[in-house]
Amino acid sequence: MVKVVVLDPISPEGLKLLESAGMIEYEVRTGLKGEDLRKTLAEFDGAICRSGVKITADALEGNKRLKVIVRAGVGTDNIDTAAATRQGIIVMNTPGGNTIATAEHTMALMLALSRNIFPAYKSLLEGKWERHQFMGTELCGKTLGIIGLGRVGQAVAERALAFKMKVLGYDPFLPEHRARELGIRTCRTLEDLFPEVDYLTVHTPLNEQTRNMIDRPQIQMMKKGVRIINCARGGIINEDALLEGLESGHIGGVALDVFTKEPCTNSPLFGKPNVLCTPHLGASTEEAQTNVAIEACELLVDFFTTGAVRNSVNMAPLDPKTLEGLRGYLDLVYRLGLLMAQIDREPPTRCKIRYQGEVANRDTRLLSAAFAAGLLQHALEQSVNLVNAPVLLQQRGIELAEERTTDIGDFASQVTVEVFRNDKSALAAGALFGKSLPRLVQKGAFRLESPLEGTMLIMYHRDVPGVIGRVGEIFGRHNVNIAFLSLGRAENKPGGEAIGVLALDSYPPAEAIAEILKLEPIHRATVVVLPPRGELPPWLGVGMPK
Ligand SMILES: NC(=O)C1=CN([C@@H]2O[C@H](COP(=O)(O)OP(=O)(O)OC[C@H]3O[C@@H](n4cnc5c(N)ncnc54)[C@H](O)[C@@H]3O)[C@@H](O)[C@H]2O)C=CC1
Ligand SMILES: O=C(O)CCC(=O)C(=O)O
Repeated sequence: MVKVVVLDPISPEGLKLLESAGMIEYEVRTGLKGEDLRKTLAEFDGAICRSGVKITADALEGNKRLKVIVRAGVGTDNIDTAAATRQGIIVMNTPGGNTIATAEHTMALMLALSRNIFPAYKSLLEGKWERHQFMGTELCGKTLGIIGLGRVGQAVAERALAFKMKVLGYDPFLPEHRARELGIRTCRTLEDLFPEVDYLTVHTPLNEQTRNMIDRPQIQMMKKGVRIINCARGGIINEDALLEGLESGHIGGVALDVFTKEPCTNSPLFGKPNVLCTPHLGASTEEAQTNVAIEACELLVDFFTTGAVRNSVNMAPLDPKTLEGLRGYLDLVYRLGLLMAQIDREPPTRCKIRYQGEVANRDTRLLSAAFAAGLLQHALEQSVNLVNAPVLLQQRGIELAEERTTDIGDFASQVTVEVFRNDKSALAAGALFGKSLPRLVQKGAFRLESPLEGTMLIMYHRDVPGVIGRVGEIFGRHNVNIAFLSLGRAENKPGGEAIGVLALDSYPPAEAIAEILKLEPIHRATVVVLPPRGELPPWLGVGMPK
C-alpha cells in the first residue's frame, strides 16, 4: 500500500478519491511543524497540503521515502521546492481550481472598501445610525490597475469590466493581442500605470522580482486616495509603506487577504480606518476547495498508479504513454550512467550525450536526467532520481551537453555518452534491442555487442590466441561462471588492441582479477555491476513507493 499524509484540511470529495484508488492508505495529520512534521513526512510516500503547513528544508532533511508533495492550490511558496528537488521529491500544484474564488474575493474587497461595508456594520452594532459617515464611491468609471494578468488577474479584469471599470494592466509575459481581446489596456512599465489608477490590485507570484514591488516610492507615484488590494501573496506590497501611506492620507483604502508573515493575528494595520483584512480566504469557497481537493487527489492517484507527472513545478511533465515509450531508453541511459561511473572513479568534469536516430525525437531532457542519475547513483549518500539528478549534477559543476540527430546510424537508435575527467575522456554507446533489451555497442574505439546487465568484466588486451582460454581457466578455478562473452577489435585484424566484455554469474574474487591482470596481453580489467535484466531502477518507479 502507498501511504499518503494529508497535512491541511481538504474537502472530503478529494479524500473519497484516495479511498477509492484501492492502493492508497491515507492519514489526516494537520497542524504539524518542526520535528513532528519531519518525522511524519519520513513515514509517507506522498503528501497533500494547502497553505497552512510550512514544508521547509528542515522538514525534508534526511527523508528517504517521500516521492511527491501535492499543493491543493496555486502558490507553492509554503514548500521549499529547491530542497524538495535536491531530495528528489516532485512538487505539484492545482492551478485553476481556485481562480474564480480568488477573483471574486478581490472584487468583494474592492466593493467593501468602496462602500465602507465593515465600518458601517460595526457602527450599527454599536447602536449608531450614521448614514452621513459612510459615503462611498462607485467602481463604475474608475480605473483599476492590475499587476499580473495570469489566471486570477484576468478573471478580475473580466469582472471589473462588467462593473464598467477601465482596466489597465501590467504583465511582461502577457502578449498584447491577448490583453486587447480581454479589453485591457496594457502599460509598458509600472511607472506608466501607477499615476493613472484609482484602484490597484496585484496578482503575481511572490519572488525576488515581485517582493516589495509596491513600496514607498511606488505609492508616491499613485493618485491621492488610491485603494490598494492584495489577494496574491504577502510581501508583494510592503506593509509598512501601506501604513505610512494610510496615515499620511495618500492612500484611501487598503484591503489585504495575505500577509508577509502568516498566520498574521496582529498587525499595525488592523483596526486602522479604511483597512479591511481577511485571513487568507481568497480560495476559501466550497466550490474552490472541492475543485482543488479533487484535482490534488487525482494527481496523486495518477502518479502512484501510472507514474504520470502533471502540474509539477520541479519536473518536466510525464504522461503514462510517454513514460511507456521512454521506459526502455530510460533504462538504457541509466545503465550507461552507472557504467561510466564505475569504469573510472575520478569525478567527472563534464559529459556529452548524443542521441541518434528515433530516440532523438523523444523527450531527451528526461533521458539525460536518467543518465545523470546513473552517473551519480553510487557517488552520493542520498537517493538520486529523475527529479534531483540534473540539479545535483549542476551543484557539482558537472556540465551536461546534449546533441541530437535523427539520422539513422548502425542502429535505429543509439545513445553515445562521453564523460570527461580532467585531461581524459571515456566513451560508450548503447542501443535497445527490441523494446527493452539494453545493449552496449561501443566502448571507446571498440565496436562490440554485449548485454548491459548484471556483473560484467571489461578487459582490454592484445588480440593474440589463448587470452580468453586463460581468463576462462582462472574464473573456472575461482568458481565464477561466464554467462556471455563479447569481443571487439579496434581494427578488424589480429594482433591489435581488443576489448572483451564478460557477463559473469557472480562477483569475481579480487584474487581472480589480480591473476587476470598478471596475464601479459591484458592491460586493464574492471568489474562493473549493473542491475539485473528488467529490474525497475528505483528512480524509474516514480509511481511506486521507494
Ligand atoms: N489569496 C488566495 O487564497 C490565493 C492566492 N493566489 C495567489 O495569486 C497569485 C496569482 O495566481 P494565478 O493567477 O493563479 O497565477 P498565474 O501564474 O496564473 O499568474 C501570475 C501572473 O503574474 C505574472 N507575473 C510574474 N511576474 C511578474 C512581474 N514581475 N510583474 C508583473 N507580472 C508578473 C505572470 O506573467 C503571470 O501572468 C499567486 O501569487 C497565487 O499564489 C492564488 C489563489 C488563491
Ligand atoms: O489553500 C488556500 O486556501 C490558499 C490558496 C492559495 O493561496 C493559493 O492557491 O495560492
